[in-house]
Amino acid sequence: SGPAAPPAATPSGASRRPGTCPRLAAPACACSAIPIPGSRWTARWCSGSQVPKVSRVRTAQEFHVHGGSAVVSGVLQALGSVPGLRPAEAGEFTRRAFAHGKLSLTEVEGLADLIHAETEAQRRQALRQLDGELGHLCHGWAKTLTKALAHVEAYIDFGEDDNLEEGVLERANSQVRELELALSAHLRDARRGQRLRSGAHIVVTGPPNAGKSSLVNLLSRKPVSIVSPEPGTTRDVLETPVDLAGFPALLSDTAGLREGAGPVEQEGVRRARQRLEQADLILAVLDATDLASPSSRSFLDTVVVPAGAGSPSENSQRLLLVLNKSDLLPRGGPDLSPHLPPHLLLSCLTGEGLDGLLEALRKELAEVCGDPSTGPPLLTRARHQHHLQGCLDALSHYKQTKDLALAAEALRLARGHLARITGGGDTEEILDIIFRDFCVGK
Ligand SMILES: Nc1nc2c(ncn2[C@@H]2O[C@H](COP(=O)(O)OP(=O)(O)OP(=O)(O)O)[C@@H](O)[C@H]2O)c(=O)[nH]1
Ligand SMILES: [Mg+2]
Repeated sequence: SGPAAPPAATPSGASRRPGTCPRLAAPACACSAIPIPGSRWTARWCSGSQVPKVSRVRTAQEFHVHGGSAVVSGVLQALGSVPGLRPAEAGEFTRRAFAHGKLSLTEVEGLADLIHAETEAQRRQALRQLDGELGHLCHGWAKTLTKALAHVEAYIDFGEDDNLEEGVLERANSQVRELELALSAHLRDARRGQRLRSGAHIVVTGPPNAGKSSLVNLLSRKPVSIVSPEPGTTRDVLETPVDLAGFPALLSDTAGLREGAGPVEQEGVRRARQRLEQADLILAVLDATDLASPSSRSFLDTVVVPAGAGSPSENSQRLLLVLNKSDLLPRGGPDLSPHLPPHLLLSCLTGEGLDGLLEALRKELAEVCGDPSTGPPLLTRARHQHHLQGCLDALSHYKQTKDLALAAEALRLARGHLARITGGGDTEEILDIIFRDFCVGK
């Protein structure tokens, strides 16, 4: 058979030229060798084996090959035959960068989040973390603690000899107080960064037949739920991940809230109520043409009004009220607004009002998840929250104890928690600070 075309593993700029077949036994062999530019590598192909051979490995190289799986596995097979060469393990390079102090743990997490980011807001948050913003913040806090600890230790060592400048302990106390305030403020925001990472929980609720499933399908742009004119169509909780104006969200369609239905529907209603309690944002849907019905009135009184639609208080859940089926309202009919909490008009059928709803959702989600492009970096994982809380607990021990040795130990503990966020920790630096920051023995 005539000469076979070599598999296409062509580093950019490389030109193919005939080479010598390492398997000369194959008579019809048409071999090719490619000198890899900028290196002493040569990739060779032999039509006898159809496996590229890579020889004289010297430096790190990047291969650009055609995407066919046979070609890729051929190249990998050839690389695998080079002594000492092995495939990298998952995350190995990042792990090495961390081990060599090139990346902190929070930066590593940022890189992982960037790889998995599915929405614009997630990408922006991950990039900020990868840039080291959260790490720098933690380092700043740890530095403050190190100073406070140095002050306390200096007082323990030199205070009684009256060798130390005045007010050392007071300075440590005020540093701790300021730090406590900063940490508490961050902890209050803790859930936002996590929501942005994993998606805010939006629960679509309302009386039967209001158009909840139609809205879920409209927002997710796919037929997630069955839509039918029969009230009580949706029984179970149906979840779908969506990208809403750049924010990640998990949208849950639920059973229509009503009493007296059969046991299966009752279970659906129970699940719907349970899901409502976990919602970061409630999307309450009512049929605009059916506002006077008992189910609509009861829904307004039990779900919408307690949540304080449009003006959520500190402890209430965020809620957006949507009046659906606006296309069925008579033109020039009575204005519904005075009798209802703040709401948006929508028609899932025609799409009218959808832009307004998306804008309202964007604003709500920016509140729920935090805006990743402004403000201080957010805590993105439960791990960060746990260590920050641990740090705060240790600081509260510091304030309570009268024993200076125990106070110093509490500060060490607090600093250890902060260090664990970024994956580091150093105790030796305190000594440097004692002698650099103080005029000991005047
Ligand atoms: N005219 C009009 N009909 C709508 C609109 N939205 C939904 N519908 C219709 O209303 C009926 C109920 O819609 P669904 O989306 O199934 O309502 P649901 O709230 O999920 O109902 P359950 O699951 O039974 O609680 C269907 O026949 C829809 O086609 C709308 O904006 N305008
Ligand atoms: Mg439904």
